[in-house]
Amino acid sequence: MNKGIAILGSTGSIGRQTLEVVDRSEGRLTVQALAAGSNWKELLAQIEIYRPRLAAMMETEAAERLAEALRERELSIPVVTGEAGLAEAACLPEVDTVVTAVSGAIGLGPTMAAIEAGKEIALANKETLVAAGPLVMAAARRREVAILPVDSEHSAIFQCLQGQDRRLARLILTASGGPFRDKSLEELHQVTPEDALRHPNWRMGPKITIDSASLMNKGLEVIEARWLFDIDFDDIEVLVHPQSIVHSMVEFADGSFLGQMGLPDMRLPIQYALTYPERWQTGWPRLDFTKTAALTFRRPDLERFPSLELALTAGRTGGSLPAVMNAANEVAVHAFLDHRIGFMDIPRIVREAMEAHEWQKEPDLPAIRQADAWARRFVAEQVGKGREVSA
Ligand SMILES: NC(=O)C1=CN([C@@H]2O[C@H](COP(=O)(O)OP(=O)(O)OC[C@H]3O[C@@H](n4cnc5c(N)ncnc54)[C@H](OP(=O)(O)O)[C@@H]3O)[C@@H](O)[C@H]2O)C=CC1
Ligand SMILES: CC(=O)[C@@H](O)[C@H](O)COP(=O)(O)O
Ligand SMILES: [Mn+2]
Repeated sequence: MNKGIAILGSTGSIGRQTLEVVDRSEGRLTVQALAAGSNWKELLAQIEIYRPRLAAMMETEAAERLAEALRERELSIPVVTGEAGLAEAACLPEVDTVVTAVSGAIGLGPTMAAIEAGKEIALANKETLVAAGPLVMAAARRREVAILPVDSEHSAIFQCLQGQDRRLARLILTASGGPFRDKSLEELHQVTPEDALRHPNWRMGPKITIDSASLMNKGLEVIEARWLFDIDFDDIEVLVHPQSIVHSMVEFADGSFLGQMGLPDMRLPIQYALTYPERWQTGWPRLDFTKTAALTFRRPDLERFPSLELALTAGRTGGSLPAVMNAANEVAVHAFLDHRIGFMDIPRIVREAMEAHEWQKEPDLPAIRQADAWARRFVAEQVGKGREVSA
């Protein structure tokens, strides 16, 4: 198997781990395009190693600095910019698979463009499916494009479903519970961004790490699973599993459970999405069952973690509400990271946005974008910033 890949979000946690997978691929995976937001220095370093055909930077000024640095090094690699630039990187003829690893709903446009261009998607950017699951999946079906999960839980489920009769199957999504799983409601009002960024099991980008701490991440993942696996919300259960060893499970009609296990290491699901249906040898650390702590499971506490319930409500209601919930959460999370609001203000503000929104039952892509933009403005006003906070 040989594949040309584009990585949208190559400078982030998933992006850099994808490049590690490429490094071990013995030339079977080749980097055709790299894209990021504003970190032009990191992108430059990656370009010098991987020599893609095209580079994209969301921010214009960063794109200009990157282009200048490339000229100085006599590297004739074009740099494109903005959302259209990310889409162009994803749609290059030499690209077979697009790894969508940007953070936030900004991934939606380039992912849709890639699907329309017939590219296979290795999907890490869950916000895309949260905001517009029905539209994304319909486009993928129409273009006969595979959407292969990178998210660890969805990769686990995908692996467990291979070759199975999945009628009447139920999904059990595991959650680490994050750094605050044993904190009281009173304590949760006092936690800081620094506390929330200390995830017990995974090293990830800041936005998803805060989502893990609030359990919003699990809510987003339930919606992601609903669309990826075409399954009812009633057939998806969340269980807190602090060890993050069982990455998720499927319960079949006959009462059999299949789970996928491994150390918490995103390189494995990234590689599986890129090599499916093949499994390649890896030299990464492996699970040693004789040294593994007891595996425990419990139900999540929705009173202490209201973000999970908000996401489930948005998912079940559907229409434009998931896009609003997701955008509101993105802006609130950034405000929390900037010390402008408290941790428990995140769900309060998301709830306010959901309640104030004028719901649409079957929004098209422009309507989804409008709902997303409305929610960003709404939350920016709520946090007293008075200007739009970008994704
Ligand atoms: N990290 C993980 O282990 C997991 C992540 N995911 C999902 O993968 C996605 C990426 O997460 P993660 O790698 O942790 O995030 P990071 O914050 O580490 O990286 C985000 C990447 O997106 C780029 N980016 C940010 N904002 C924009 C923008 N407006 N336009 C274009 N590019 C942008 C960043 O570029 P720059 O560096 O220039 O800012 C960076 O390359 C998220 O959707 C997350 O939920 C899912 C499962 C696990
Ligand atoms: C690695 C990964 O897939 C993350 O989405 C992970 O699930 C976060 O951990 P939580 O279970 O704490 O949300
Ligand atoms: Mn996950």
